[in-house]
Amino acid sequence: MSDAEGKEIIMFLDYDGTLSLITEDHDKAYLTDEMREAVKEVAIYFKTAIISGRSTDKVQSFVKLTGIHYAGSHGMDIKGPTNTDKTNQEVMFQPASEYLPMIDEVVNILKEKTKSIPGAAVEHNKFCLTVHFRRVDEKGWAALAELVEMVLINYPKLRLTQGRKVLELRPSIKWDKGKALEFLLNSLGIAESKDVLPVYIGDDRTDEDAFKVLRERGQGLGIVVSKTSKETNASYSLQDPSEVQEFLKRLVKWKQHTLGQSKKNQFIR
Ligand SMILES: O=P(O)(O)OC[C@H]1O[C@H](O[C@H]2O[C@H](CO)[C@@H](O)[C@H](O)[C@H]2O)[C@H](O)[C@@H](O)[C@@H]1O
Repeated sequence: MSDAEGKEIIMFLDYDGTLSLITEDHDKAYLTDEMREAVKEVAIYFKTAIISGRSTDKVQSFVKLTGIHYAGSHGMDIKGPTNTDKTNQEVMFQPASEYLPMIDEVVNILKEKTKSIPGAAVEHNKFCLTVHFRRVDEKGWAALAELVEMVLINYPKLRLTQGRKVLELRPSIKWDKGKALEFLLNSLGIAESKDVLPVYIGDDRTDEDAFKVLRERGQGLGIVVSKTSKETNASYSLQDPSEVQEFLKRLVKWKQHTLGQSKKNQFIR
């Protein structure tokens, strides 16, 4: 916490594997009430953004909190906070909107082609898409990857990345979670401030882009969520979402304590 003394903390949180547990069925990766409460409390004291590979709508439907930024599609769909009606959420940046028809098309093609592979699933994440193989027999993984690569040949404007038991296709624009983090710091008007401490918590390869940005800026804390040690640009680690929850709760307590202290100091002066 000493890094944070006198600084404004800005929280960036990944969703899957960070706030929610990894589940077999990607449509059932719900947020627990306890985690929702922890994020809600954090957002009272710190500006907070959730940056996810999922579509903004989907992650919002899981998190169900207003007053925070959401950046879905790996940061390609950034929406500002709202205090009341979530349908009013302001679109802040969508750098890949021209790709929407292409993503729709590829989702349909892949849904059709993967029908023959038991357990495979295609998730439409608005400006990108995910092919899931968590429920595919390991013997079928290579065939699925080959199929995705074959489809990709006809779409040179898309690129293939990998996540936790997923293959993802996304626009080959220079945009990622790191760029989204920088965009948000800029739009909050604090990108140049030395009195700001961005904290990014994430578990997946795509979160490394954000950790790298923090490392290069020499400002902020990257926290990787992992049970095993791995090569990362993050500086700290937490084991799993339950430790993330505990960290968020402690952060709030620390903030409440420092606010209490500064009130006391006012009286002493
Ligand atoms: O950036 P994130 O919020 O971490 O999103 C990355 C991907 O997360 C989801 O997939 C992962 O979680 C699923 C549910 O636990 C799991 O079944 C899957 O194997 C994981 O890779 C999401 O479904 C993807 O669309 C996201 O891109």
